[in-house]
Amino acid sequence: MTRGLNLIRNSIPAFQSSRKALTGTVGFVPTMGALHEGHLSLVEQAKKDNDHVVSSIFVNPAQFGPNEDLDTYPRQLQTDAALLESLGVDCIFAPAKADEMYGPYHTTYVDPVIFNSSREGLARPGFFRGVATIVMKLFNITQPTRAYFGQKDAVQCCVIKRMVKDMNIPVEVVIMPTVREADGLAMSSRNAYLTEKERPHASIVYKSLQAAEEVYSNSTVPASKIVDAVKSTLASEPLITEIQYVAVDSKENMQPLEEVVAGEGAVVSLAVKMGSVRLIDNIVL
Ligand SMILES: Nc1ncnc2c1ncn2[C@@H]1O[C@H](COP(=O)(O)OP(=O)(O)OP(=O)(O)O)[C@@H](O)[C@H]1O
Ligand SMILES: CC(C)(CO)[C@@H](O)C(=O)[O-]
Ligand code: BAL
Repeated sequence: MTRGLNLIRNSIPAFQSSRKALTGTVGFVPTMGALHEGHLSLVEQAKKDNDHVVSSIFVNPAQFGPNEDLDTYPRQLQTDAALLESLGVDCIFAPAKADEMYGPYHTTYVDPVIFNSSREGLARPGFFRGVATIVMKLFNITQPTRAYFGQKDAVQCCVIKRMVKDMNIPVEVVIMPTVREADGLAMSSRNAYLTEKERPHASIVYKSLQAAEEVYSNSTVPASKIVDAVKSTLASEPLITEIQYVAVDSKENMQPLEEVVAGEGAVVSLAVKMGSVRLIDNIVL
């Protein structure tokens, strides 16, 4: 049998039956698959912190907008399962069909309202409602002690932490730093969409965030000065075809800041398009 396939559970009851057999602490790493070193860093940390690790692979339709890449999102379940097995994951929940998670009468959604009106929320209407709903469902199915998320999706991290608090979910949320390619590009399953010509130019995204770091240099500065520095760096790269947003937000709740106070820092986040490929990234000042 191909490595890892024996770990896959395609239905909720099949997963729950394997989950019941795990005693002690359980770390959970939710993903949409097409795994890279960013995902693996979450699994490795979960392995260190817990007696067992479970992961999910599910391309969640509820978080994709009508004109987004749900149909073309990279899917490579066998390769992913082999990778997760090599890292010592105990069990993988990979619903075979969307129906497994959203039956015909599914009507209950979790909507983290304050996050809908800025940044990723504005750029992707319905995105955080889709994310919060699926993560709530996955928490209920996997019953983890700890759950692991990447800082690359900065607002998502805040949404999950807020939901856990607001809904009194008994799980510890662990946020791991963004893993980058050698030239600084944040690892992402969607980087595979970049053409050979575009790929080297995508390093401008991280360079623009480093420009933000230079402007801040631990001094009090208006957020607008940081935004200008990031935008002008991005504008120097002709293959960047659209700047969707550059935002300076509070580290605590990802709400907008007028100025960054020395010693307090902020999160600078952005979304751009390089041709048809949408890239997001952020830096914690
Ligand atoms: N470069 C990275 N470093 C650390 N964690 C990451 C990185 N990329 C993704 N993650 C985290 O892995 C988890 C699963 O993410 P997901 O499967 O959406 O991968 P992805 O590469 O972010 O995909 P995409 O960028 O196409 O949305 C999320 O918690 C995400 O923040
Ligand atoms: C958390 C998540 C797996 C929910 O579908 C997804 O948003 C992701 O991969 O970041
Ligand atoms: N990593 C966030 C999932 C998404 O872009 O849909």
